Amino acid sequence: MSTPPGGPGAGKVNGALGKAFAHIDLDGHNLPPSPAPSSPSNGRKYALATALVYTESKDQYGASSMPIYQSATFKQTSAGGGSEYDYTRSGNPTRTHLERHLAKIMNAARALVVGSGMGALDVITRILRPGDEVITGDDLYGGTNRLLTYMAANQGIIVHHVDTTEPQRVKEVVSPKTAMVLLETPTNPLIKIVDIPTISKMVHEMNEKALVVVDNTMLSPMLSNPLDLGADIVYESGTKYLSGHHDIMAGVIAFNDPAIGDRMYFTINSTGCGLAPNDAFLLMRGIKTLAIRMERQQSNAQAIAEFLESHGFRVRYPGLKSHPQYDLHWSMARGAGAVLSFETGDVALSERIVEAARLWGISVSFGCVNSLISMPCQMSHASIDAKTRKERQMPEDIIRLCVGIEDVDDLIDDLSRALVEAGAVTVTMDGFYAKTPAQASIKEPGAAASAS
Ligand SMILES: Cc1ncc(COP(=O)(O)O)c(C=O)c1O
Ligand SMILES: N[C@@H](CCSC[C@H](N)C(=O)O)C(=O)O
Repeated sequence: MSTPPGGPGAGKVNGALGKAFAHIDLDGHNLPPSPAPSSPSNGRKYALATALVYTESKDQYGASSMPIYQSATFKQTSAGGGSEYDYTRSGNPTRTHLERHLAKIMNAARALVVGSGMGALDVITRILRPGDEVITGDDLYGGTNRLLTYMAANQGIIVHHVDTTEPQRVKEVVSPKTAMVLLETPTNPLIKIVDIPTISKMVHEMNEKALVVVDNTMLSPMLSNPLDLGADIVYESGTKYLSGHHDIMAGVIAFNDPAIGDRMYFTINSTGCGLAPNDAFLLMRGIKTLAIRMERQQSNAQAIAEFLESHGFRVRYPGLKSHPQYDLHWSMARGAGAVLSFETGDVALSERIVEAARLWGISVSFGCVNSLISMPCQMSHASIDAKTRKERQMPEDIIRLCVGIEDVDDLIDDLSRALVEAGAVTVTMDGFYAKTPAQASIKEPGAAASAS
């Protein structure tokens, strides 16, 4: 198996540690005492992979894993209260433990956790008032698009969808009414890259009250920290990489401004959407293995992207040098992630490939230990109507691969077999190639095209 790195640190999430935030100050965490002379006590901070594992422990018995406080209520010391917690909707020790850990690894003053990624966006957008304007992208996760469309129809919020890969398009719609700029990068599913530092600086200069919000679900804190790039609020679906096993739903919000935090905590307490203690425990457990999972998922994704590209498919993945925004992505991120998409040129052909796969499960979602295959237009993004998908140039035949931690040769073998069985490739003595330009969007008509 050969898996050449696709960019600085690809498949080596700890290899790109020169960048800000890759090392973390773990003061107050239960790290082993008396570090050796070459250890971070010399002024170097701990690597993120280390920070993920060590969590603040306040357990009275020194439990190495924070217990699940499966209790709705907490007894008070007096009639007027007096205890740190009273009711789990308002706060719970297991949830607080997770929030503090997340704030640390996301380089934020504070983090909050709720019941899903969409729940996180709902909490954030409740900051808005009727008449406020939101600027966002034209390639967005379907659920995000659905919530914004609902707000525009029912809550008096004006939503501008523009091509956020061009900061100029954002600039054209910023006004004194702009309250929020909501960015996703890489976008799901077209894997377009959005320049967070340039847009954040520009928006803040034009309207100092506008909040730049970034959905970091596609990268996780392992690969990017949008707060360090100029964003005011970062959120992500903890259902994905953070938990990593598709056994819980969760949403994470991180920020530095305490006033904004108080407003969002008010919503969480008022509406009761805080993450349940058992799910907080599972999310914490998942976070500890994020580095090693991401390392394997990325190196698998890189190999699969290169495999598909070398056989004539048009592949969208920021680990490939052919990605038109490769340099921009690597200026902001420490890895390419493990989601890629490719086109076949034919919806029925794509359906046959998806249905022929055996190891790859047909499922929405990503960031999990097992690999998934899907057709976004019919699945994760089906809530965006066909007309809008067409206007936003979302190819109906696009196949999304969400790569897990399995053996990469098993994944490539299964994908190869599915491509052959579906009739997507021409098999020759030398190997196989995407069939024709009509059926596969061949990037450079070269050996692959002539061989077909
Ligand atoms: C980019 C992105 N943001 C947000 C979400 C919402 O997360 P959740 O499913 O946890 O609500 C998803 C997927 O669902 C997503 O893909
Ligand atoms: N039926 C769900 C679809 C969830 S998509 C999950 C994930 N974000 C992905 O991109 O795969 C819905 O309507 O929200």
